[in-house]
Amino acid sequence: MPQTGRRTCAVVTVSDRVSAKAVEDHSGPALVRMLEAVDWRIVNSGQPFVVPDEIPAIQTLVKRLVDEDNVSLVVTTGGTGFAPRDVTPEAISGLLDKLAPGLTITMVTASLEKTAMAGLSRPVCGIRRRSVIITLPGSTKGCIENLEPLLLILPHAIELARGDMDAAENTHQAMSRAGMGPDDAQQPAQTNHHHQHHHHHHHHQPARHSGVHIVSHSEPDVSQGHHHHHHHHHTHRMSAPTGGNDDNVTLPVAMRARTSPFPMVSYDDALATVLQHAMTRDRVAMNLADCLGYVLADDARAAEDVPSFRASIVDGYAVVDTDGPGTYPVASTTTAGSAHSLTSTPLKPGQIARITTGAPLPPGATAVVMVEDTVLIESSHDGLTEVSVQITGSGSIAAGANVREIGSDVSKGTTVLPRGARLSPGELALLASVGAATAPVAVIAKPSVVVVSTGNEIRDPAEKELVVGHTRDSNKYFLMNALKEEGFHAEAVETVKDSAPQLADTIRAALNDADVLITTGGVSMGEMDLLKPVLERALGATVHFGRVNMKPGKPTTFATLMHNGVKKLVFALPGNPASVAVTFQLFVLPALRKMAGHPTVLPPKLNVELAEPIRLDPQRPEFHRAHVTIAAAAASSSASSTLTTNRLVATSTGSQRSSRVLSLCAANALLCLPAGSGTLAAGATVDAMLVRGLEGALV
Ligand SMILES: Nc1nc2c(c(=O)[nH]1)N[C@H]1C(S)=C(S)[C@@H](COP(=O)(O)OP(=O)(O)OC[C@H]3O[C@@H](n4cnc5c(N)ncnc54)[C@H](O)[C@@H]3O)O[C@H]1N2
Ligand code: MOO
Ligand SMILES: [Mg+2]
Repeated sequence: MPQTGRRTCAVVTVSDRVSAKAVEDHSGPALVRMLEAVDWRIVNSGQPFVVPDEIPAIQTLVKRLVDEDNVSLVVTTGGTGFAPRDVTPEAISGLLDKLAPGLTITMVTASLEKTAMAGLSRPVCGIRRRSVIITLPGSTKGCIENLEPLLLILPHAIELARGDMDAAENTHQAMSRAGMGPDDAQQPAQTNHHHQHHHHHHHHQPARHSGVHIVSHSEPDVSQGHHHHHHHHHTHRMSAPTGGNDDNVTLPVAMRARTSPFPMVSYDDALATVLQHAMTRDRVAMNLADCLGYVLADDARAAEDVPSFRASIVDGYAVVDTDGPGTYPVASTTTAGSAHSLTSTPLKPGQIARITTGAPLPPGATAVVMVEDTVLIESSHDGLTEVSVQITGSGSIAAGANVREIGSDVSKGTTVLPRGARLSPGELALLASVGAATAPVAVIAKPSVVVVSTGNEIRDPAEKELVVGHTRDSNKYFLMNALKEEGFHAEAVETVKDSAPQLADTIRAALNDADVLITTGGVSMGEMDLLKPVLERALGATVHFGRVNMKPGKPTTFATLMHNGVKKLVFALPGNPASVAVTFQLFVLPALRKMAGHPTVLPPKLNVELAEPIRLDPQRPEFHRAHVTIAAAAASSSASSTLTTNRLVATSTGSQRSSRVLSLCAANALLCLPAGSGTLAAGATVDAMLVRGLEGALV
């Protein structure tokens, strides 16, 4: 099913060679990224269509896209030049109901500023039915340069073309408010280009730049090597009053960007970026007692044999196996831990020695008989001790019976755990048992974490009474406790106000003591959302992504910066409590685990059955908080089967609104739901990421 409706766009690559798979398509994907960055939905699952330089092929495809799929914008790349095979403008002209020479002139004018070659392009723009069609040149650089100046006006153009007058009016007003209305569209002064001031940032996604360039006609193009260009424009030091913020990192509110300049990246891409920057930490020597949750930096070998002496496995009598059943005098007694002198008396044939579980066998003993397999024959006069005992023969008295030989559990020198093993209680017990606690153990250091809540409205949860507009800080509770539960050391610092200098100071101070900083709040589009500009401009951080196509957690921001010569990671999570929980689990935890050297960093993914129908989010893939239980097995068809058939059943935690903290309760899984218009039926199978342990069904 093609996506239809407002702001849907088809990208069409017109090229014989791409079509013949002789060369790879670069311009089509570049256009897709650019358009997606400014919130166009690209049909065909984000893939450009590819057609050869043939009028019928081009026309058939574009007609279908417009007439049947009702796509609001069609952008072609290629075939606009002077070569004999270049026929895109001819193909498109034949389809247009109305020409849009204004779009063509805008494109060519902008392009001519870059290169006189722009004069050799023959673009055509226009309207067919209710769709806008634009033809761009085939070179990646050329098509980006041509589309860029149109990005701002295209949404309005399609609203007008569709006759959506309400939307058109709103857009028009919004553009005017921002100083970008048709009346002042020629004035480049109102820019937000210093969003992009850090040209040394290495992630030059063309899309992101284009997002900024929308309102920045004065700046040179992305593709013109701006590694070397530093444009300290007048607007950077703009003295106009801001939206109440005593800082110089943002524009006055009326001039803010009305579209996020950050491209929307997929969850997978965002996670890959995070993991790429999360480096495994150095080794440290730690006392074994403090090693819970750490990962071994070296193979662990047994420093000694376990047991280090021949030990009894049962309570009973050490015997010489060749003696066989019969009545024997009890010659000595050894209990676990008794003095060596007592246990070192050799046992002679014809004698037995009383012994307890874990006690060393006397020399000469070859087996131990359980007390249950013996009968008391004679006791001392006072009746307190055993004098002779009969070995009945009801239990084994073969050589080695009930004896743990030296090194039979673990022999000295064996590798008991490989480097990279994570130290849970079982592993710690093992290391303790083989003598590893006698000296510090080399483990991978865990990253240290600082948690900061931001927001003028955020109050300590213990505050008696809130005034209107204040909100109790639940994010800090979530993060601090989740970190603790996962075994990471974290400090929380005082909540920071929405003030750029205060944010910058707090972040700097926090990074003195931490490898990883987690902030919550202030990453979306409001005038008090200052984290991104503070990170980029006040702190010189590189923001690797600022928007993720996920629900919740859309404005999740991830940055790195060098601080005191050390690379630090900053997770600026959205303020909404559910967004914090989900993005913590999906981005922060994997990063922390990777830094700490964990063998696996991602939550396990399982198939689960829905207990009830769940409506999909039409816009974004959703990570739906759910409670997954191991359901009672369906009645087994074969009576002889003793296997349990596991069924994992997921129940939604209810309304998934990002502010709703209740949606976190009892959630042990995140259902991975695709964006879509439908409802998943009860019983449908979906992927779920397990973020906490499973439980059985309630009884
Ligand atoms: N015009 C747009 N507005 C919003 C967008 C958008 O794309 N365009 N995105 C929305 C989404 S999605 C989210 S998520 C939020 C993210 O907001 P911020 O990260 O900017 O966070 P704040 O504005 O500071 O706070 C949002 C919300 O969360 C409450 N909050 C903040 N900190 C805490 C805390 N420590 N404990 C409990 N609750 C907290 C805060 O009071 C707000 O209610 O933006 C949407 N807006
Ligand atoms: O992405 Mo926001 O986290 O939906 O509420
Ligand atoms: Mg906000």
